[in-house]
Order: sequence, then structure tokens, then C-alpha cells
Amino acid sequence: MATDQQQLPAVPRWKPSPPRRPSRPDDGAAEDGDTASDLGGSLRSTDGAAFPFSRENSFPPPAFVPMPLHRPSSSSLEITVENGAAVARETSLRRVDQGVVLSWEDLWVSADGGKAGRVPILCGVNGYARPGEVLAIMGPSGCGKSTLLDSLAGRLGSNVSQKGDILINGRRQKLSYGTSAYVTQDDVLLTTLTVREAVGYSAQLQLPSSMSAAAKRDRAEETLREMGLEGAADTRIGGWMHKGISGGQRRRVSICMEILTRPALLFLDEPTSGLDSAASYHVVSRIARLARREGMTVVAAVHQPSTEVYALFHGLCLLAYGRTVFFGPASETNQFFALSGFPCPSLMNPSDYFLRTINKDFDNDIEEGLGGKKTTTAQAIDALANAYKSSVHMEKVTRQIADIRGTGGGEVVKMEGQQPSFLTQSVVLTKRSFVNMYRDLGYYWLRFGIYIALCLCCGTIFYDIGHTYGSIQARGSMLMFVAAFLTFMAIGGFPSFVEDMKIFGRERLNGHYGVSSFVIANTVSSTPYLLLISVVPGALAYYLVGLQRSFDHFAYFALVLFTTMMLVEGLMMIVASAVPDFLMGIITGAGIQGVMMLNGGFFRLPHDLPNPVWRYPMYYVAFHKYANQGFYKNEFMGLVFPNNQAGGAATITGGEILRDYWQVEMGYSKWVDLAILFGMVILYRVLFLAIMKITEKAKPMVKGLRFRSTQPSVHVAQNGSGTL
Ligand SMILES: Nc1ncnc2c1ncn2[C@@H]1O[C@H](COP(=O)(O)OP(=O)(O)OP(=O)(O)O)[C@@H](O)[C@H]1O
Repeated sequence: MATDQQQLPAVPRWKPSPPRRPSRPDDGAAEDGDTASDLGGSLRSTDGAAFPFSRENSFPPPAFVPMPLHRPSSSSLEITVENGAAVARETSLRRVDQGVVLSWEDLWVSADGGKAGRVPILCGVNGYARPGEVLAIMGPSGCGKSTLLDSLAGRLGSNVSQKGDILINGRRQKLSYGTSAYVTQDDVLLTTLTVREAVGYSAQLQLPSSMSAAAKRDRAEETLREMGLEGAADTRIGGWMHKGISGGQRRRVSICMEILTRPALLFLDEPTSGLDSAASYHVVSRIARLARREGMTVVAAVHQPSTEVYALFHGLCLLAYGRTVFFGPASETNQFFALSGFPCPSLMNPSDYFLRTINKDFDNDIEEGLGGKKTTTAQAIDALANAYKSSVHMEKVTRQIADIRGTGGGEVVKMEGQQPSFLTQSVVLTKRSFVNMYRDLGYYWLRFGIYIALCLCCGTIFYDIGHTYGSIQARGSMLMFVAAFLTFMAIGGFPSFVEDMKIFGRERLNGHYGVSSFVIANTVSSTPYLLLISVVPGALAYYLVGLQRSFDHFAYFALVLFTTMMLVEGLMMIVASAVPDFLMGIITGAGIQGVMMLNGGFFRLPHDLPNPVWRYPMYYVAFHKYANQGFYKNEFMGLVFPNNQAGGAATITGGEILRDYWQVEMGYSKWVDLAILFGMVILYRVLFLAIMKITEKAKPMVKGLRFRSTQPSVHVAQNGSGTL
């Protein structure tokens, strides 16, 4: 609109300029090796005095100085002056083979666009990222930044296909879980924990067993401080119910969790979104410092960096609608734009200018503002992309990638003993899950209240049921209600479980822990709560109704209730693995339980169930059969009722009622029913574990097959499940 034009500095439109080849940037000595100031560190004289220096201290921003590809990625470089000569020593925290040089060549990504066919997202992009450096990926919204990150991290969706080479240290290899970390655009966090707890648990889950508990705590605290979260450390993260930390603080918590282990390869999708300019600067500068100190390779998609933040990037990959407009030292972008006919106005933030020049999303508005003059943004993009193709920058990228390929490099492996043991992870996860559950009002306390209310209703409706002939039917109905509806209510834990699954998805992809630890922790942490609701509301219903008085009978009743609720939770876990949407999952889970309930031998007596489907096998699959028959045997055995039926005996025993009236299988005891239910609990959890493990293994294989069948020439080193 016209107002846009008045408020914003005018972006010079593209005007064809005589082809000018950008002058070759200095690729002399600096290209051959690092300088101390590139790496940061300290200069020490023989008398021991240290003079710290760092890259971000230098101004103007340092040039993008290619580093030797396979030098040990250092934590810092210490230079001592000995006998009048400077001696450099690297104090490496990362093994030589742990530094990651990531390169990608002729990378094409397209998505299934339905009737429109395949829609290209990335069109033959090239680039590389090296240890100790931060590579920024910039471009207008929707230009493919996240897609490039996903592609490099092996996280593309199933409807997206990819062609091209992604190499780790010059070769196609998979990165094992935990060697790379990815901070996604969305912050998936446990809302009930405080910032300190969230980062603390994460440290316990990820940091090696060789570190003491105190050292882990220190690392967590240091990382919190690095991200400027000390002030908010004891505030809950918060969600829709409980307002907690701000969006920018959530962003920083997400980053904190992924930099705790100083991963060899770090992907950041919009690390500064939601942050003010000062916070953005501090966050990026600390990440850059960490990268330099720990030899981390950082690739970050960023939107609109301030001049100061921009100056912190070593390299820049500027994308426009899937095409590379520039790749090279961030500090040389200005010169490239100027030489291509798009000089940045002197008072404008260069990154703002680059993005405005290549954003064609609002061309119509700009067109109006210019009084009908045709916009040429598309042409500007073409001109820049073509200028880049014939530039020295492109030449350098091609040469660097060839060097990377030629040099070859070690396999990137996670060192033995770098991760806590399976037992430690299971215990930490159980603790975290338990804390999360009992702080979750909806999951824990609201559900508990509803159970109490329901059991009170049940207890008062069937109050003091007595031993009349009519009480036989009433007893059966009341017990069926408990077996069916009270257990059905365990479905209430589903939303909380879906949230857990999201957290698990993020943490698993980043290699924080394994599937088995997650399943064990989830099972163990929910046990106390399920026991509580089986015993307290269960006792209310049981004793108000006046079922068999002995403690043994009540204990059996509570045990069946508890086991069946565990079973329903397990069933819902399986549903969540197939339908990870909260609403659709609840509907699916309710549907499955509805069928089992109908089929459990109460609404239609077992002998009357139609063959084949309903009687065999469904009647035996429905857990309600065992819960109901267990309850019935527990209650009716040993009781005697008056017989109101004409022509019969004066009394009728519980055993007769079970056999003739409820058609219960009497060949085995009530304990066998309980044992079958318990077996089903284990079976459902094992099934869930198997599904998760198989999905994790099968996904990359299916993807590999798809790639092979559609693009035979492609071999991409990724497995689609978070590893490359
Ligand atoms: N799985 C997919 N299926 C279909 N289209 C997709 C898929 N993933 C990405 N796209 C499309 O590719 C384009 C680039 O998306 P991407 O998320 O990479 O952009 P971006 O540069 O990260 O945007 P933003 O800065 O707004 O996050 C978009 O038009 C998007 O709709």
C-alpha cells in the first residue's frame, strides 16, 4: 500500500545493470588456516598473564575465514609466548572425529501438491557448515528455510521427497542419536515444571554417567545463565491453564535443553523468534561462543536479525523461494548485492534490505504503492540467483564441497559412556513424569474428583443392596458399571499422554533417551495414581453398596479395578501411537472400548453372542469379560438368595447364579481372571513398545524405498527419524 511506501525506506527495484563480476574477495592466506582471533581464546605471556579475546569482540565483524576441515574442533585456543615465539595449543573438549563438517550438494526437495503434482521447495541448493561456526539460513517466509534444516537433519515429512547428497565429514553416514540436536520452531515443553526443573531433568537424562550429580547441576545452571534465564528459573513454564514464562523465555528453555550436551551438530529453527533485540543478540552471541569453544557446527534458520546479530554469523545462506541467492561469508553479502545492482541504502539494516529485495509475497501491495508501476521482485530474484551462480562465491562453495568430499573424514559416533545408563534414564523419567502428573490439575485432581463423585452416585443409587432376589440383577449391573464405565474413565489420561508423546518425540529425535525408558517411566509413574483411584473412590462405591464385607473381597475388587485401568491406559497408549491427535485419539479409543463393552458378556449373555465374530474371538479379546467375571465370582460365590422363580427351590446359591444366570465360565477361579487381566496389561505395554520401535526402524526404510523407487540415482544419508 501507499502507506507502506511512506513508512519504509524505499527498496531500490532491480534495474538491469551492465554485468559486473564481483571482485574476488580476499582468498589468500586467511583461507588456509585459522587465526587465533577466529577461534577466540586467550593470549598468555610467559609470566602467566592472560589476555582473553573473542571473535565477537572484534568489530567490524570478522570475515568468513574458511577453517581447515579436519582440525580438531577445539574448545579454545590458548597461545602462550615462549622464548619470544607464540605457541598455540588447543584445549580440545571434543575428539577429532567428533567435529562435524556438514555439506549438501545439488539438494532438491519437493512436496506432494495433490492435483498440482509435485511442488518444488528447494531447487538444487549447495552449501556447507563447519565446526566452530554458525551458518545462518535466511530468506522470506516460506522460502524453504525450515525445509532445508529438516532435510539436513533427516526430518522431512513422509509426503516430501528429496534428491541430492548430504554428507557428514565428506561421506554418507548416519549420525547416531544424540550426536545432533534440533531446536524446532515450536516449543514442546512440560508446562508443569519450572524452568530450573525442566533443564535439570534434561541434564540428568542427557549428560554422561561419568559426570557427578553436582557437575550436571552446575552445567544446567551455567546453561540457564548463558540463556539469561536465571531470573525465571523458578517460574513454571505454564500453559493454557496456568500462565507461566513468556514466549521468548520458552524459546530459550528449548535452546537450553539442546545445548546442555554441546552436540556436535546443532540445528536451530528461528532461535530468536519472540525475543527482543537485546535478548536475540545475547542468545546468538552465546551460541556462537559455545560453537567456537566446543567445536559445534551450528546451522540456524533466522528471520530478521538486527545488524548486531547479523554480524555474529560466520556464513550466510540466503534463499529465495527455494533458490540460493547467496552463500558465503555473511560479511560479504552487502558487497555481493551492491555488485549485482542492489546496493543497500546506507541507513538500512542490511538483513532487512536483503529480505525486502527478495520477498515477492506482497508484490501487489507494493505495485499499488508505486502508482501502478510494475514490480520486478521476481526479476530481482532471477538476477541475484544468476549473479550468484556466476560469482566467485559459488565457485568457492563448489571447491569447498569438493575438498570436503576429497578429504573424507571419520565416522561421527557417540562415545561410549556418554549417555546415562538405561536405569538412570528410566528413574529420572519416572520422577519427571510423576511430578508432571500430580501437578497436572486436569489429569490428576479433576479426574480424582470425578471418580469420587461417580462412586458416590453409584454407591447411593445402589445403596445397601441387600440379599433379595432383585438384588441379583442390581449387583450384576453395579459391578458391570464399575468394570465398564469406571475403567473407561481412564481414557481421561489421554490428553496428558498425547502431550507426553510430543515431548517424547522431540527428545527421542534428539537422542535424549530410548523408547524402553519412556514406556517404563510412563507405566511406573502412573501406578500410584491408579492405585489411589482404585482404592479410595472404589472403597466408597464398594462399602456404600454393601458388597461382601471381608477385606479380601474388597482387595480383589480394588485389584481388578486397578489392573483394568492400567490396561485401558495401555490401550490408549497404543491408540496414541497410531492416532497422535487428542480428539481423534479419544474418539478412536472410546469406539474400541465401546465395542469391547458390548461384547463383554453383560449386555448380551455369552451363550447368545452371535458366532463367529462376536463370540469367537471378540468375546475373548474384550477385557471386560475377565473384569466382569472376576467381579461376579468375587461377589456371588458364597452368597445365597431367596428364589422367587415359580417351581424352583426356595433358595439359589451364588454358584448357580454365576453358572445359569450370568453364564460365567466356572472352570477356573477368580484369580485366573485377574492373572489374564494382568497379562493383558503387560501385553498392551509390550505391544506399544514394539510399535514404537518398529515405527522408528521402519520409517527410514520405507522412506529409503520410496526414494529408490522414485529417484534411482539418489542416495541421501538420512533416515527420517532424526539421524542423518
Ligand atoms: N510437507 C510439506 N508438504 C507440502 N508443502 C510443504 C511441506 N513442507 C513445506 N512445504 C511448503 O514449502 C514451502 C517452504 O516451507 P518452509 O516451512 O520450509 O518455509 P520457511 O522458510 O521455513 O518459512 P517460515 O519462515 O515462515 O517458517 C512453504 O510454501 C510450505 O508450504
